[in-house]
Amino acid sequence: MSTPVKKVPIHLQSAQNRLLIKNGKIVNEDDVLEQDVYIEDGIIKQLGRNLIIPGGTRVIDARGKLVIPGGIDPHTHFEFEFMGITSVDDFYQGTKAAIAGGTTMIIDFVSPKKGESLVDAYYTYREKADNKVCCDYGLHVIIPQWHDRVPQEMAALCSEHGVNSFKMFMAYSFMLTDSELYLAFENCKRLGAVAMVHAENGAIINKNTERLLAKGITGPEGHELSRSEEVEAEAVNRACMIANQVACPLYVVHVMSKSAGLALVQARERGCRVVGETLAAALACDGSQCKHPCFQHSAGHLLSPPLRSDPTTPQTLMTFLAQNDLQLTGSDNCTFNKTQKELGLSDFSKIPNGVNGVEDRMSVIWEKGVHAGIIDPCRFVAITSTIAAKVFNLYPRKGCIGIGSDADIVIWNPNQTRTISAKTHHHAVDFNIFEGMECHGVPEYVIVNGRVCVDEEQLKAVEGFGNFVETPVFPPFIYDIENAGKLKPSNNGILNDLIAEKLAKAEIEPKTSVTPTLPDSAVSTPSCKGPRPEGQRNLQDSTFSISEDADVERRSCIRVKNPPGGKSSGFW
Ligand SMILES: NC(=O)NCCC(=O)O
Ligand SMILES: [Zn+2]
Ligand SMILES: [Zn+2]
Repeated sequence: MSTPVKKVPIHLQSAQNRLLIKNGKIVNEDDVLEQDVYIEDGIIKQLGRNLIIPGGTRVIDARGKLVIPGGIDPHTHFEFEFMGITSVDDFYQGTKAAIAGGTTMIIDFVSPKKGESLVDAYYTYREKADNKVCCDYGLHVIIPQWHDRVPQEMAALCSEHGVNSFKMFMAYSFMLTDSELYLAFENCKRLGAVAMVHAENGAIINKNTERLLAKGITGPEGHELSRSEEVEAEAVNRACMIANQVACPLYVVHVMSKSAGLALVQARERGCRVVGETLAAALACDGSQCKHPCFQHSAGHLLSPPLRSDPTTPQTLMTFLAQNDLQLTGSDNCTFNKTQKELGLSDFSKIPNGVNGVEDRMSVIWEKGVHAGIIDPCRFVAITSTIAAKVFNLYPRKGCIGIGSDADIVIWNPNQTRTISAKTHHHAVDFNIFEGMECHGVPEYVIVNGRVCVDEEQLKAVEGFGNFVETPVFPPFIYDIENAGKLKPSNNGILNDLIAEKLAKAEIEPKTSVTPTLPDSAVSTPSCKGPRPEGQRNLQDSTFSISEDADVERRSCIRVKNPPGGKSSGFW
C-alpha cells in the first residue's frame, strides 16, 4: 500500500493567499514583539512594522489583541473505537470544534485492534481523516499488544509513514506488562520515537472494580474509588523507572493528580527524562462532578485517570505547568453521547471513558492560568502550542510565529468573554464538562495555513482543508541531551527582565516582591439541567502584573516558588 494521496479541490489549495495582521502584539513562548505579520500562500513571510506588501492584500487590525501561534492539541481521539463503541466527534466535527477554539493542529491516536498490523491500522486512520480534517493533523500509534512483528512495524511507521510516537497502556484490556513496556521503550529509543504512556495500575483497578461492584457500588462515583491517586502515581513512577532502564525519554499523557505530578518531579530529580502532559479537564474540573445525582452529568465527566476529589488539584496542576514540572496540555477529546454513557447505567466500569476539550482547551487554560494570575501569556503559548511542536519535532514549522513558519495563527482578545455551553459548542456530543464557565480570552480570528477559518468570531472551517503532517524521529527537544539542558531555562512561565521590558511597552510593570498566594479555587461548578534558537534566558522567580491601558486588561500574574506539597525541578 502506498501513502494515501489527498485530493484537495483547487479552490481550497491556496485560499486567501495574502494576509497582513497589523498592530497586534506577537506572543511567542519566549518573547513579545510589537510587529505586523505578513502571510503569503500559508506561510509567514515577513515580520515587522511598515512592511512593504503587495496591493490587494487583506488587512486584519489586531490592535489591543495578542497574535499567538495556533494551539496544538497533542491528544485527541476522533472516531475512536473504544469500550465497544465509537466516539462521536469525527475528524470533521472534531477539527472544526478545534478551530473554533483556536487550535490549528491536532495529533490523534491510531488504535489498532489486537493482532492487526500497526501499518494497516495507520492506513485506516489516514482514510478516515484525510478528507475530513479542517486543520493539519498528525498521528501517534497505540501498541495494543506486544508480539514479534511490532518492532518492524514501528520502524516502518517511523521511516515511511511520518509517525514518531507510540502510546502504551498500563491499564485496560490492552495493557502491556512491565517487560513488554521495557521492550516497547527500548524500541522507541532505538528509533528516536516518543514513547507515550497511559499510567495507571490496571491489575489493581480490576481488583478494586470487582470489590466495589460486589459491595453494590455501581454508580459513576465508583470510578475514582477504583483508581485512586496512588494507583496513578505508582504507574507513573514505574513507567519512569522502566524507561530509565533503557534510557528512553518518556511522555506521560494525562497527568490527572497531584500525586502523579509529584511522581514525575521525583523521577526527574533521579535523572529520568520525562515530559508530563495534563488536560484542560483536569485544570478546570474536579471529581465532585462524578458524584452529581444526574447520571448524564456524573458519567459525562468520567474519564481515566479520573478527575480528582481533592478540590485543590486543578490549581496545583496549573502551578506545576507554571513551574515546568508539567510541560504541556492536551484535551484527550474522546466524546460519547448520553445514550453511549448509559451503557454503564448499572455498572460504572462499563461507562465509556472520555470527555470533550478540543474546542475549549485554549479558553479554559487562559482563564485558569493567565486570567487567574498563575502563568503569563508566554507560558500560555508554551503549554498550549510550542512545547507540543518541540516534543513531536514540528518546531519551528509549527508552534511559533516566525518567518518561514506555517501561518497557523490566532488573534486572541483577552478582554472579550464567552460562556461555554453544549448549546453553542461545535462538537457532535450532547454534553460539555465546562458548561456555564465564563472565559476571558476569545479567539477572534483563527488562521489555518493562511486561511481565515474564524473571522470576527464566525467559524468558516472547510472540510478537508487540513493535511497530514509527518513527525520526524529524534526530536531534539527530547533526544538531544545537550540541547535539552539549554531548553531547561526557556521561558519557565516567569516573566524575565527582557520580556518584562517588552511587555512594559505593552502595559506590563514588574513588581519587586514575591507573593506566593494562589487565587481562590479555580474549580468550576457547571450547572446541570439535564524557530527559537540559542540564547534562552535565565529566569528568576518574580511577581508581575500587566497594568491596564486602552489595549490590555489588568492581570496579576503570580509566580509561586514551590507548588503546594511539591518542589520545582529542572526540565530533565
Ligand atoms: N482518557 C479517557 O478516559 N479516554 C480516552 C482514552 C485514553 O486516553 O486513555
Ligand atoms: Zn490514556
Ligand atoms: Zn487519550
